[in-house]
Parts: sequence; structure tokens; C-alpha cells
Amino acid sequence: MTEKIAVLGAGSWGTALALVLADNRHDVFLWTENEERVNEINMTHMNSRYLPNIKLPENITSTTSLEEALVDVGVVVLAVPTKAIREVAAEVVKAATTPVTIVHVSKGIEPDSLLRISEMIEQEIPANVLRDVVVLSGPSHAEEVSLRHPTTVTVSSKSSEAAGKIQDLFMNQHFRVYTNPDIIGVEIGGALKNIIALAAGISDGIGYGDNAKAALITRGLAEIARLGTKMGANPLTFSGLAGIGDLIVTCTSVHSRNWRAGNMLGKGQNLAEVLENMGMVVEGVRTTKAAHQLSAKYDVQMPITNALYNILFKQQDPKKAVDELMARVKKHELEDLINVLGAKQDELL
Ligand SMILES: NC(=O)C1=CN([C@@H]2O[C@H](COP(=O)(O)OP(=O)(O)OC[C@H]3O[C@@H](n4cnc5c(N)ncnc54)[C@H](O)[C@@H]3O)[C@@H](O)[C@H]2O)C=CC1
Ligand SMILES: O=C(CO)COP(=O)(O)O
Repeated sequence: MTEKIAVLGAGSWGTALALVLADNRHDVFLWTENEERVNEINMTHMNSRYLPNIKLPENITSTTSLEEALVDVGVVVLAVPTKAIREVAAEVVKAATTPVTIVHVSKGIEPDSLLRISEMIEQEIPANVLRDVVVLSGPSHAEEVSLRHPTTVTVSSKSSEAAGKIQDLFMNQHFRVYTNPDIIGVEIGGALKNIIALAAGISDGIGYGDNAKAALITRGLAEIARLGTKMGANPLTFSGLAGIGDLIVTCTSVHSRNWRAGNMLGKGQNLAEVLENMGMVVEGVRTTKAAHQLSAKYDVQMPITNALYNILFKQQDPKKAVDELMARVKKHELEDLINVLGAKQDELL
């Protein structure tokens, strides 16, 4: 059934998801504060700053008015960087005319509060306005989704009914949507893979090869699962789309903003220069700060995150950080898995 859907944020991801929903014949209202972008989308059906050369369907209407976007809308897709989530959620509270299901598609953790995005949304939007929160995550670069290349994602919510409804809204021939009830795992996997992607970019930028990158992906997954499980996630989620799936695509794709930023760092640019050059959100930087705090809070070893923290915030030389990672004390490879699975050591080692 066709319905009106609001997408808040006309960057790469908001625009690509608006295209998926419009392909499914929904009436999409794409909100951004940028008037020039609104005019370009409405007049030429292009968003050339974020998705050059992509013609957008005509049933996407862009607007700078949140009231116009939200009137009589039951599903709101939040597609802004993590640091803008609270601000935009607070605006939704003022403008919503009916209770809404929020679908968030952002990948981050808030430093200091250490909250996941669904938790931030629950804090900002009172229960009489917020019907449900659903997260949509997985290996999905906007550039490829907008070309209608095959893409798979997962949606998760405390409400299986809400997750099922969002699966139906987005699912089509090019965009396959799974459900997974583990909202903690889906949000943690999506957020933390950006840290490992920055590290993979740095490794490639230094000139290290595929062995190093495979090591980062594998041991990166081990530390994500170690933390996520302690936070209450299902360990199996990290073998799925929001875990290893997103880790692979973000560590290996030239589309990844996190990989690209890491690559520039590995080639010797400093962080401020890199972020200035990107012009798009590099979520992994703030998430590294949050994950570093989480590893202390939950007393979980996260050596790659720790190395990245030293590179980003203590100006450690990336090569020296790699040397230190390699020279750590000897370990048993399966130690992690045993902790993650809660299995009995003597049965598995
Ligand atoms: N680009 C991609 O392929 C994917 C991105 N994501 C996630 O989606 C989120 C958004 O990413 P992108 O669309 O790539 O970012 P982007 O940098 O392309 O666009 C962000 C949009 O948010 C808007 N924005 C920023 N701060 C705002 C504020 N305070 N109030 C209102 N609007 C604000 C910007 O104007 C811009 O339109 C991130 O968390 C990212 O990790 C997830 C999957 C894929
Ligand atoms: O999450 C993404 C792909 O699944 C996008 O990653 P980047 O933000 O690094 O581009």
C-alpha cells in the first residue's frame, strides 16, 4: 500500500533511501535545511552534491519545511549524522501531527553518554509521539543503492511488528531486507565497523597489503563482538549483515568515507585536513572516542580501537601504532570466541 513517508536528511544515504521508497511507489518527502538542494531536487530531480549522475524518481518532493514533511506521516526515516540525531529528533517532536515510527539509519554511538542511537531517540521523543524505533543497517553504500545494484540490509526493533512493517516498506528487487530482533547487536555492529574501516584505510595508506587488511577485519570483528556481547548483544549478529557484512564492505570499498579518511591519514595528512577534505560525515572518528570509553566501562580489551584512538587523538604515528599492535603479548586465537560464546574453556581449547 502506498503511503506518505518523510526522510529527514538529504545527504547521500537519505537521498538513496528516498529513491528506494519512491521506487516502491511511496510519496516521499525529503527534508533538508539547504534551500539550494531542495530547489535542485524539485526542479531537476538530481542531488548532484551527494549522488552525482543519479536521476531521482519524480515522487520524491524535497522541502525545507519539517511541518510539510511530517503532516499526516506515520513513518519518519532519520538520515543525519549521529551528532545531529538529538537536534533533529527534538524538531520532530514539535512538528509531528500523529505518533510516528522512527527508522534510524545512522551508524554511531554518542561519546560520554555512551548511548546507542535508538536510546538517544527514546530520550528525545516522548512515548506519546514515538510509536516505535527501528534501526536499518548493513552493507549498503548509497552510491550503489542509487544505481539499484543488489543490496542487503537488516532491520531491528524492540517491536517485531514494526520491524516487519519497515521490511515491507523498503524491500524490492534490488534492496533485500532481513529482520533481526537483536537491536543492540545491529546498532553496535554498524557503529563500530567504522573504526575498523578507518584502521583499514590507514593500513592501505601506509602501503601495507591484503594480509594486514584481512587481519584488521578478522581481529576487528573479534573486538566488536567482545564488546557487543558484554553490552547484551547476540553474538550471532556479528556473523550477519550488520556485523561481518558491513565490516567487509566498509573496509574494502572506495565508496567508504571512513576508509577514505583513514587512507589519507595513512598517507600522512593530519585529521583536521582530512575531515576538511571529505565534506561528508566520517562517523568513525567520534565513534572511536565513544568505543574507547566503552572498552574502559565494560573492561573489554579493544587493541585496534585503542591504537586508532592514539592515532586520532594523541597524534601517534600510524606505523608505530601498527608496530605496537604486532608486538603485543602472545594470545590464543580462540580465547575471544570462548568469552563471546560463554562456552566452557576446557571443552573448546
Ligand atoms: N552514505 C552511505 O552510504 C551510508 C551512510 N550511513 C549513515 O547514515 C548517516 C548519514 O550519512 P550520510 O548521508 O552519508 O551523510 P552526509 O554527510 O552525506 O549527509 C548528512 C546530511 O545530514 C544533514 N545534517 C547534518 N547535520 C544536520 C543538522 N544538525 N540538522 C539537520 N540536518 C543535518 C546534512 O546537511 C546532510 O544533508 C551516517 O550516520 C552514516 O554512517 C549508513 C549507511 C550508508
Ligand atoms: O555504512 C556504510 C556502508 O554500509 C557507509 O560507510 P561510510 O560512512 O564509511 O561511507
